[in-house]
Amino acid sequence: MDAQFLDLLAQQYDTEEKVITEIINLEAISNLPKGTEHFVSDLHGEFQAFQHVLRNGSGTVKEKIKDLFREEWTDQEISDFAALVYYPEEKIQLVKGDLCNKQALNRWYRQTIEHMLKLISYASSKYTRSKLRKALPERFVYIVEELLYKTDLTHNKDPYYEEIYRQIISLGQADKLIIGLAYTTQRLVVDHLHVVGDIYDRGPEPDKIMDTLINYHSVDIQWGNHDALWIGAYSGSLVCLANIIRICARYDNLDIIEDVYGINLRPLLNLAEKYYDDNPVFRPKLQADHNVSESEIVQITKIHQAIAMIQFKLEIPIIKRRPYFNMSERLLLEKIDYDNNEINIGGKTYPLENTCFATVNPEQPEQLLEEEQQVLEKLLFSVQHSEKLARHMNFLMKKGSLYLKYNGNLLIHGCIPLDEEGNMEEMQIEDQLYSGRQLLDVFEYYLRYAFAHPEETDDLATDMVWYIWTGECSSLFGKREMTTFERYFIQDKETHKERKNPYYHLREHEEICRKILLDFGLNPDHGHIINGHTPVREIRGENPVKAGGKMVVIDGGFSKAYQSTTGIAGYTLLYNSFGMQLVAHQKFNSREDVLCNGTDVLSVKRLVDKELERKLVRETNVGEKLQQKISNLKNLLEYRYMK
Ligand SMILES: O=P(O)(O)OC[C@H]1O[C@](O)(COP(=O)(O)O)[C@@H](O)[C@@H]1O
Ligand SMILES: [Mn+2]
Repeated sequence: MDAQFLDLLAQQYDTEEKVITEIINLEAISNLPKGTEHFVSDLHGEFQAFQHVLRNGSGTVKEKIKDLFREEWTDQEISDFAALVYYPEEKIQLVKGDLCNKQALNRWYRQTIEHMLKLISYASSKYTRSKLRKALPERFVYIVEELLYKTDLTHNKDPYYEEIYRQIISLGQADKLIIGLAYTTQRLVVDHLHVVGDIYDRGPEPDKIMDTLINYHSVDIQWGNHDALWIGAYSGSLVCLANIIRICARYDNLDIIEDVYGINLRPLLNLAEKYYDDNPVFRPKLQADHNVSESEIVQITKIHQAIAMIQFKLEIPIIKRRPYFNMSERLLLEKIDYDNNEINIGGKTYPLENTCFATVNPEQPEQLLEEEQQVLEKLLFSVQHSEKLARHMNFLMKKGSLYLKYNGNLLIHGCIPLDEEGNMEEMQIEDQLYSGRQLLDVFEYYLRYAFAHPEETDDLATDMVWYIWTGECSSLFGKREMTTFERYFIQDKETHKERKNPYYHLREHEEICRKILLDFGLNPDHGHIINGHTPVREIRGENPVKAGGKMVVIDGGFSKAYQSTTGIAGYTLLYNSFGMQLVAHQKFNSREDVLCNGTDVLSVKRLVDKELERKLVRETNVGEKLQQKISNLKNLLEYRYMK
């Protein structure tokens, strides 16, 4: 072993005792049960529903409450206590409103603190004291530890403990302590969170999801196609930029662009007002509780058309300069017969409806008007100078990747592109062919390169981010084409269909999943593939657990816009030391509903895989790192102290 490295290590562990203590500590931790992993996907800006799932640990909080108090409490009491753990601030206010006098409230405080401590003690039973300490409310660590670790069998200290409770209450600290303990519990039930893609688009509050993730104790992200789109926009891809604004307009979310990220839409609005009118297919999909005036709707409709047309124009030069993207079928503006208002797609002619081609030059449809060009420049400047967007995109890059191998499983938002025979589909990039894991690594390389070079707007890396959003061999998209144009302008629904990569039916077969796991260097006997991206139509009897349990698809649709197709409000997955469980969630209405009616009872669990023996930290990714550290410390012991 490198002496320099060991000398460096010796600076931190400068006595034999320190080395030995750390080895004992790490060996002991390796023998604890593995922490709980929590998988979520396709959050699509639905912050309220997402944070509810985080707060209840996909049902884990309630399960622990039941384990402890089932015998003595009614269902109502269990729900009330669970609501207190999820939303402590609000629930305390409700309780205060219900209790008639101070004595009753003090009694409630006394009992509640004790119940919370019991729950924390149970929820932290597989963690070290030091890990629990880090999760406790900072200002109360000392007293909470006193109360948690009371081991006085002689009862000599009973009055001492009682006094602690009394003082907390009389000094007016009970609310703060209960709130702190509730958040500690939320944190303890999940050790690590995986977000399997699509934080952005469709829903109203992706920024709040990002802020929550930034503050979360342990998280990784597998980018979804929509996340890649936002990264692309920030990295200088004008066509990605046009897309994010178009989608925000379509879902009545332009305030994310304007108010949240501070991007000035005025120049785009001026252009839109000049060239566009009201148009039924470009009217925004309104959020149920969003009040928008008719004039605002018309304004959004105009912006929607202006940016959609800019998007279609911007696609053309990219498709032309990257023939191996194989997207010439998508040169749609060039296929239009502008005199007769029709288009030829796949040898068939379709009439065009609700068109808005005022800015298109039929001779050169990719040509942007001078004004469009200027609008884009201003938008890009704004996007790349938004401090908040920079923070969110940097975090996406830091914690994100295209796919992740974690504890033997393969996490990926979309797919591994396959051909009909189940072989890895090849894609040519410049003069090289790539497939499978190699292809994904190349995609990720380009995406990171584009992000690192935001000033370059039409190099291969930047174009590639757009390809990741919409290309047929993209592992995040996985469809032959994105039929945005057809859905706006052609009535015939046949043209709206987006043909999926064969992966989406082949993944039902166990051998295919095994083969993919092998390609990624994972053990097919133990590993699973975890996907998001395609809504599972539970309504039509589709099973999210496929290929004999090797494949789990957890997109049940947090996205409100898709809930009528899925029939439920989302799946999440839990993987603890006993195995893997899929949780189906019912629609999330509101916090008020949880607080007053305890409506989160409807999460149903399904076993995916059971560990034959309880899985220990030693057998996890973290365990591997610990073993590496132990081995370094043992080398240090020999090198420095055992002479
Ligand atoms: O219904 P919308 O919002 O117009 O979006 C439809 C588009 O979104 C996509 O489904 C991609 O988004 P998802 O990753 O959420 O599925 C495209 O395939 C499709 O063209
Ligand atoms: Mn997706």
